[in-house]
Amino acid sequence: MQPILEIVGLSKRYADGPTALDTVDLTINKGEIFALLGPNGAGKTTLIGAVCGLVRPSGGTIRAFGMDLAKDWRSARARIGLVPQEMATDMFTKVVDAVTYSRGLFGLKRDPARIEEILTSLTLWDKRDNQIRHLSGGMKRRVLIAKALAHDPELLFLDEPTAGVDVELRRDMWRQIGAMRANGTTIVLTTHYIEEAEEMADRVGIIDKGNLLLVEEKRALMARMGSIEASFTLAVPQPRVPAALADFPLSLSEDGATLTYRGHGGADEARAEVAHLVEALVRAGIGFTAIDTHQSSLEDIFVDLVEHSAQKGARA
Ligand SMILES: Nc1ncnc2c1ncn2[C@@H]1O[C@H](COP(=O)(O)OP(=O)(O)OP(=O)(O)O)[C@@H](O)[C@H]1O
Repeated sequence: MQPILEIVGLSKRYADGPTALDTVDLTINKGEIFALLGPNGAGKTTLIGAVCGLVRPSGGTIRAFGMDLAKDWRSARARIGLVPQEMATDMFTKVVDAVTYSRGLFGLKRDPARIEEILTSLTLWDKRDNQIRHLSGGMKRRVLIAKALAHDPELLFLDEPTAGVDVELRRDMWRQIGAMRANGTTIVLTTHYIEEAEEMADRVGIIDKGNLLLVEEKRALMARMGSIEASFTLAVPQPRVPAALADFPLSLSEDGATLTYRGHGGADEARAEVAHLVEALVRAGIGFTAIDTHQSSLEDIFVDLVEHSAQKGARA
């Protein structure tokens, strides 16, 4: 895997403010979708801002495309796109003019055909002559994406791309982001919607209070840290957890009719253990009429990790 962005020891302490980033190391690989997850105030926007030149780091180095951002700032920045959370200006500008202007900012030649292509791909072509202020919230957000794509960046940051948009538009955005990746763009997005990371990301990073708690492939993370809950409806209620099943992490409902297995420490392992449990139930002659299973989501893992880090912080 080829790194496109290498962040080493990145720190940011705002004047009179908190340590927003605490010696963060992070490498982004070419062609991936990386989701940075974290609660409010975790440092996500600060991290993106540091790479995009909006925040001056207090320490650390950032290399993009093999160049040191502190030295080759202009050439590196010209290859990076940023979709911010909110539109800062342009409200009275026509859609097509705003996007054309964004391309010009990076010193690229005018290319009306490329602008048309971008606007069409974001279903904005019909709105090209509208002032941005007259667009709906979702359309404004697409304009932000079009502006960020106008100079054909190789590395695109999306800061909360779907905050506050409805479910349908969110799915549409996910499709757009998928299409950008298919075109070879590397994508880093921040999100509160864990479902978004679960749906789209190749790797996830979880950040809290300026510390990266982990960075891992999404699938591996879910297999390693996921849990499985399986509830067996028993044919005959039991007075206690049967002795033959003492080795399994089981609990019995008050009425003795439901036996529940809770396996942590890896969904793959837990799934295998449930299969063994079924065999053990059959061997012990304990009949059951139904099994309900639930696999933890990335959300459960995220909540666990952030809570754990908060407890550690409180103890320190
Ligand atoms: N310009 C600033 N001056 C002082 N403190 C700031 C500034 N910008 C951010 N902070 C603080 O730095 C910390 C990290 O903020 P940041 O905006 O990076 O978090 P975030 O993860 O993007 O949060 P959110 O999900 O709410 O957007 C927060 O405690 C925030 O209050």
